[in-house]
Amino acid sequence: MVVTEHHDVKIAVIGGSGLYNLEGLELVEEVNPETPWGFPSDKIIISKLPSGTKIAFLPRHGRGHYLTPTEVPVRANIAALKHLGVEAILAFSAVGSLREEIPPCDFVLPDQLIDRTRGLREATYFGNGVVAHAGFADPFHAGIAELVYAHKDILDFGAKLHNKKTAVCMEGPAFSTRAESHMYRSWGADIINMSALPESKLAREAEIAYQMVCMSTDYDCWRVEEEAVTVETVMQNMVNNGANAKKLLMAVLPALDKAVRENTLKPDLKGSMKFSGMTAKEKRNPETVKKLDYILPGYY
Ligand SMILES: CSC[C@H]1O[C@H](OP(=O)(O)O)[C@H](O)[C@@H]1O
Ligand SMILES: Nc1ncnc2[nH]cnc12
Repeated sequence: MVVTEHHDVKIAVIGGSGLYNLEGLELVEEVNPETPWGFPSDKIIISKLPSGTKIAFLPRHGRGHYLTPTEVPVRANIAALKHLGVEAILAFSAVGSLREEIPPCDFVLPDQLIDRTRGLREATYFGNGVVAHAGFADPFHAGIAELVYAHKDILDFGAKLHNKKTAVCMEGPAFSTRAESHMYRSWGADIINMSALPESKLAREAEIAYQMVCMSTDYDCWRVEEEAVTVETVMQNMVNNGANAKKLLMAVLPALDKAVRENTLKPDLKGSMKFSGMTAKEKRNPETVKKLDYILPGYY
């Protein structure tokens, strides 16, 4: 069963590079559950905002940043959050900009995604005797994006919030070549990171409303007048970005929590995976059904 009574936490924040904690909040509990897909990246901190809204926070790469994008146990991360009762995720990510009009420190809400990972990541909960196909035409959640975009004027340091952009997710950990960076621009991509996949896809399979909030840290390497991206540049810009991320969160989370609790967040993904299954009942592998029960109880 999904445990909602004890924690009563409906919203999670996933922190990316440079965002490992949300200080200054009232601690409710720390949890580190073992899921059927192993342990999450780190302890999940459940805390309370001044408004009373409870949130679960999980740093994607672990506190101390010891997991590469390829190594992040994404299935365990999403499963652990779902099992806590989480219905909506705001996932932060440091990204490179592929567009002149998105300078470092601007924020971006992507609505589309191009997959350039290389098949090294566990990217689905299905297989092993239970087949299902989630709809993924719109990989991010339009309702959450709208709620966040309503706070576009709240960012400090002159940062702008851009909406409805296209992200490309590469494998890494090395950054792109200049030829690749130009190619992504020619494909229409606006920003690049290494973590939008499979996180967004697994959230969809778990019926969690998921939106990435991307924070531009560099111009990748396509721009001739700019030095190619380095970790140093990324982390320098994450100082301002981290402060803006926290400001944005404090403004958005109470409204998001209300929308989730009042069931007004659209599209509503609940129940979508019930009818995405293909496998005949008598052919389903009972062990896989049991694992899936952790995130989608009673579905298969
Ligand atoms: C430190 S630069 C590359 C690294 O930063 C981003 O991480 P995250 O998405 O977790 O903020 C990017 O995806 C890469 O993993
Ligand atoms: N240029 C870049 N490429 C991939 N991931 C990034 N994260 C931050 N900057 C990036």
